[in-house]
Amino acid sequence: MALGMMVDGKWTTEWTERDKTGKFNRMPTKFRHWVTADGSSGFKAEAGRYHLYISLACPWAHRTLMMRQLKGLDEAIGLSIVDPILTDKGWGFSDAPGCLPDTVNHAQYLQDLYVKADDRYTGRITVPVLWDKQTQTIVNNESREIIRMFDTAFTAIAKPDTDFYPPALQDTIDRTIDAIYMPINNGVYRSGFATSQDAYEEAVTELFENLDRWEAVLGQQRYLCGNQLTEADICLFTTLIRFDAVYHGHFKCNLKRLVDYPNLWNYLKDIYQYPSIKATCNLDHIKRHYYMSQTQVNPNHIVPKGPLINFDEPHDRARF
Ligand SMILES: N[C@@H](CCC(=O)N[C@@H](CS)C(=O)NCC(=O)O)C(=O)O
Repeated sequence: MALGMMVDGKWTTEWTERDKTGKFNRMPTKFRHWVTADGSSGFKAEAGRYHLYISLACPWAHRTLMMRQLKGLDEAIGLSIVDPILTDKGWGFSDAPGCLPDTVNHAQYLQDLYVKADDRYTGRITVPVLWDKQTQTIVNNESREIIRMFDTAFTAIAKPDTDFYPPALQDTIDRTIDAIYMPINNGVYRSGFATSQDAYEEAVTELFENLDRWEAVLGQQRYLCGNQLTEADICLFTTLIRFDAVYHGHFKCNLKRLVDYPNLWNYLKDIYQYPSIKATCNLDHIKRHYYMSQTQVNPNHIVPKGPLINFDEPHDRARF
């Protein structure tokens, strides 16, 4: 099926994010309100007020689910999980294994929420979405900002001693999230969605140069910003866990596999083995989403059986 978007509140499949040279240019997200501890923004951090809509397949949405688990906010913030396969109306809700229907708005499709929040909405219909039940609107649909809010605004109701944006590391964390975004997090999409050889080669070269760079950093310290897990690691993890199963084959990011990088591979297993993080990973949704929804990349929708990957195998990161 063709990917679609909303124009002035109406669904259309006549669109593209590729420019004349075949490069993929991601559209910026539109809902950018902030939840704050004191409510001065109009959105106060409170238990029971917000609802998170995600896909287990999507690396951006996966970040928000990880942070919700790590902060122990699963009772305070509700959750819906869309069906992994995009329909001709975009993301939809179902009761398939691993999915959670929309118990708040009782929507059939995610686009219903966007139109409810703004009946003249123009943009893509993406996960994650943070919904405010009180004002009946979308607070924010940008993963990087949603994880920051979960991490810093909900402290009064979150699990104690969970700070993934500690004051001493804030600049480093922000710089690291910026540094990995274009070449790695978005780089796999820039490779896979390129429609010219030049655009693909530029993206894939930059991607592997940057993986090489972080491989070296992770030879010196346990995590990206030092020896403690931060928001930056959450941002990288959700791309790495999809790498060998999807990006290597489906998106042609195949100069190396992730398992060929000793530090990145052990780092990935280290983070995966946090029990609250393992519970957020669903390779079945991940593989079926990419291979079965992105018809332009994989027209016959065949989902490969491999590769065989064991994220539970021991890691060597405790040496730091
Ligand atoms: N910048 C956004 C990107 C979100 C995004 O692109 N989500 C994808 C899934 S991986 C999506 O919902 N795509 C559906 C579409 O574009 O129709 C974020 O980080 O939250």
